[in-house]
Amino acid sequence: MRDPLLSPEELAEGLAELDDWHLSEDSLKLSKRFRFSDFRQAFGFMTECALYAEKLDHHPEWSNVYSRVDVTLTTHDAGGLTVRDIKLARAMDAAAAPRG
Ligand SMILES: C[C@H](O)[C@H](O)[C@H]1CNC2=NC(N)=NC(=O)C2=N1
Repeated sequence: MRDPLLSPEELAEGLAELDDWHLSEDSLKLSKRFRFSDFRQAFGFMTECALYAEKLDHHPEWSNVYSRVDVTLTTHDAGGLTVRDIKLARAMDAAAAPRG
C-alpha cells in the first residue's frame, strides 16, 4: 500500500479544502456532481482530469450524461480514503472552476 488511510482528523482537514464534496456514510468514499453548460465543457473537464489522474496514477470512478459528471473517489489499494483522493478532488475543483 502506497498511502495510509486518512485519520478522521486528516479527513476533516482535507474536506475543508474542498468545494461541496460529500463523504459516504461509511467514510470510505467522496463524491460530487459537477454541472457544466454543455457536453463540450463536461468532456473538456473530463479530459483535463484524465490527464491529471494519469500523472497522479490515481483514477476516478465517474459517469457522464450530457453536461453532468458524477464522480466518486476512493483508493482501491488502501480500501478507503487517502491523500491521493484529496489531491485528485482538489485538482477536479480547479479544473471545473474556469468552466462553471
Ligand atoms: C497499479 C496502479 O498504480 C494502481 O492500481 C493504482 C491506479 N489507480 C488507482 N486509482 C484509484 N482510485 N485507486 C487505486 O488504488 C489506484 N491504484
